[in-house]
Amino acid sequence: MGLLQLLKSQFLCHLVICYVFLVSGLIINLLQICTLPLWPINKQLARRINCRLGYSIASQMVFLLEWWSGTECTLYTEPESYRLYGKENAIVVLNHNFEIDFLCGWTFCERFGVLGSSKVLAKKELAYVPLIGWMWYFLEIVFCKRKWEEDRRTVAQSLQNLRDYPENYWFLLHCEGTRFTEKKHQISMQVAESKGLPKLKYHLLPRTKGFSITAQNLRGAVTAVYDCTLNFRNNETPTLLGLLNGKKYHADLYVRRIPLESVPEDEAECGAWLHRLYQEKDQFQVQYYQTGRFPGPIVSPPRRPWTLLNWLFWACLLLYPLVGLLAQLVSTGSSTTIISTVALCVAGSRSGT
Ligand SMILES: CC/C=C\C/C=C\C/C=C\C/C=C\C/C=C\C/C=C\CCC(=O)SCCNC(=O)CCNC(=O)[C@H](O)C(C)(C)COP(=O)(O)OP(=O)(O)OC[C@H]1O[C@@H](n2cnc3c(N)ncnc32)[C@H](O)[C@@H]1OP(=O)(O)O
Ligand SMILES: CCCCCCCCCCCCCCCC(=O)OC[C@@H](O)COP(=O)(O)O
Repeated sequence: MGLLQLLKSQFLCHLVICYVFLVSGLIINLLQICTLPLWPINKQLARRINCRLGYSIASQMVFLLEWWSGTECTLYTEPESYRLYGKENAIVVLNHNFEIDFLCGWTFCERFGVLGSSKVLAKKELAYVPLIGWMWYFLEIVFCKRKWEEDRRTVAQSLQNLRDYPENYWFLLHCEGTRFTEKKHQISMQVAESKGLPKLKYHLLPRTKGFSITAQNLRGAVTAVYDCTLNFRNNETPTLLGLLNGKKYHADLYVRRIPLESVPEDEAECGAWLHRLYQEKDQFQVQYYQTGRFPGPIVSPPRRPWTLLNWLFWACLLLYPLVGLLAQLVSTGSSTTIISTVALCVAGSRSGT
């Protein structure tokens, strides 16, 4: 293990990263609250400010993936579609298999300049996650209870609010509605059978209502559907803890751009269209497992320095008082205090390994 890799696996480093994330997140959430009086006066300006503030939180997690762990993100897509990424609003349909799939999504958002404004149809419980959930409130994220009788009205209303959003955004939908497990797969294939639909090998049966209502409410504001299929090389099973330990993963993302006009407007036809899309996605996964790659050329966007700079900014700002405190301890503390502080740090470091 190299020196840098050893450093990345140290619990103290993890503490520092989490401390910076927590404290900066709280400060940013507070700043977001301060924008509340601006909303009735200049809503578009308040939205733009919140995009920047949201970026400053989300990009710390992207920093963890692309700079700390050095995870490689490879994009398979057509060059003519590539040119439009980040320059239009889009609905993103993504498979839901990995703990960090949302973070890979965020990483691509970052590389195409839409991280601060990215949206998702998320389960309501996530609204209460400290920092991220609170940040999402100000970013007008759409939440669902997964109870259609209630979601039908609330989701439609939240989507309507996004029609005049002042920044380009990608609206993410995990149409499978939950993360893939073998058990969920078996159940959903029974549902597929009962509906006379072909079985899927690598996906759960998609829930169609969320997609239909999104396409219906964002038509005219959004120009395309990005059909995204994500996988990791060599059967890697990436985790957030792995990233924190500096483990490098290799993500492959296949993206097809489909103009929204080619998605049927009728709800039933739109649902059937989505089922066909998932059958195609399943074939891409079959190909990936056979050949180790997706179809189409590779046009990977490079990582940008902003997530690193944002993290360094917060780290300098928030570690400065801590370092000052330690220096004071060394200069004025008794040898017993110094020895017990060092012992505490070493013990903390060991318990994390
Ligand atoms: C260039 C690069 C491009 C892109 C890069 C990629 C991505 C970046 C983009 C953006 C990033 C932005 C943010 C990312 C950050 C964080 C995201 C993190 C997490 C979010 C994850 C979640 O929260 S997922 C969970 C919530 N979301 C969803 O559930 C969405 C999907 N669900 C739906 O759409 C649902 O329809 C619903 C929620 C709207 C309503 O659900 P409900 O259950 O009430 O109704 P349904 O219609 O779905 O259910 C009844 C019908 O379903 C049939 N049924 C029953 N059992 C099953 C089963 N097991 N499987 C499938 N179907 C089933 C049942 O028979 C009913 O059928 P009917 O025919 O009678 O309707
Ligand atoms: C840089 C510092 C790192 C600190 C780590 C902070 C961790 C914050 C985590 C925020 C996670 C937000 C996204 C979670 C995605 C998610 O939870 O998806 C689950 C759902 O699809 C399916 O849920 P279910 O059907 O109920 O299993």
